[in-house]
Amino acid sequence: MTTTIDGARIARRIRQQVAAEVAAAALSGTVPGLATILVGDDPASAVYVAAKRRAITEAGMRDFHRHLPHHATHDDVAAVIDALAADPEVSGILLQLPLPVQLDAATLIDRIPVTKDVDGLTTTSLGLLARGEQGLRPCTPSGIIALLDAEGIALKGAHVAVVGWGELVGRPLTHLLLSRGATVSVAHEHTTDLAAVTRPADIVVVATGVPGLIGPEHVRHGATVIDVGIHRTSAGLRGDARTGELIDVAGRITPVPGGVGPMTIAILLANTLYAAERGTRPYTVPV
Ligand SMILES: Nc1nc2c(c(=O)[nH]1)N[C@@H](CN(C=O)c1ccc(C(=O)N[C@@H](CCC(=O)O)C(=O)O)cc1)CN2
Repeated sequence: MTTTIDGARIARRIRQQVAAEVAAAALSGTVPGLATILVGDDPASAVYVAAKRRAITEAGMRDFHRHLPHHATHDDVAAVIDALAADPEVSGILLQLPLPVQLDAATLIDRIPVTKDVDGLTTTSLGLLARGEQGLRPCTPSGIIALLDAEGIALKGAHVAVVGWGELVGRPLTHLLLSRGATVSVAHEHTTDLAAVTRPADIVVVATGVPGLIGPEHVRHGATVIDVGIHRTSAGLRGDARTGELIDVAGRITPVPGGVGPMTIAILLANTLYAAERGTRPYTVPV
């Protein structure tokens, strides 16, 4: 029997917790504010930014949004980031990815002050993560940890195979898992014998952007599969795992949609609250 992990439900609970804390903070005159920056008209990015803005408002936070045209220059985006960085009403800033080809994401992200880096993607935030020091953590990897914690899946001593080495998920997740005492194997779509890496694992996380990469041949009976992929197909949204074929193989699996995706937004709200509190408490992944 395979259990489907209801990420949407866990994300809802975290969002309610954040909203309650925002309401309490508002009594003392602090209202967290999040600024989303969207450059261009990528349809998926527009959907994600709209979802983030809805979540911000529902949590009682202030919504600052900037939309730049697809031909925006480095200086245009840098000027917007600098203005938001200087605005005391703005607790967090995020630059929606991917950016149009003429822009260098890493350079622009590094203009965001580390105290407002609610995506946890600046070089400084990633460096703090790699060193195991306090700091804001990237949303999707933190969301995956929160999901596993909420399901009561122990990480200490567990063998986790991370398939995918991207900046947004695979690399930061590897550090988060190591800091929680997991044994981590990292593979990707070019790994010669992928099954040899994933089959011994208790938990397989797949974040490659390759639709249907992971199937029953890659997963030990009873293992947990966390699917981070999102692909729009004629049959609807699909992930990087062949979910139908994993029924009765995986012990637990996240669905697409309704698994990891909603957790990304829930953690973004938690990170914004943390940023607004200016490090007055240790960063923890909400459960
Ligand atoms: N600056 C960032 N850019 C991007 C990030 C990020 O964390 N920071 N992550 C992804 C996209 N993303 C958030 O930005 C994101 C992806 C998916 C979902 C989500 O809730 N998905 C739903 C399905 C919704 C749909 O696609 O129709 C689900 O899985 O249930 C939220 C956020 C790339 N860019």
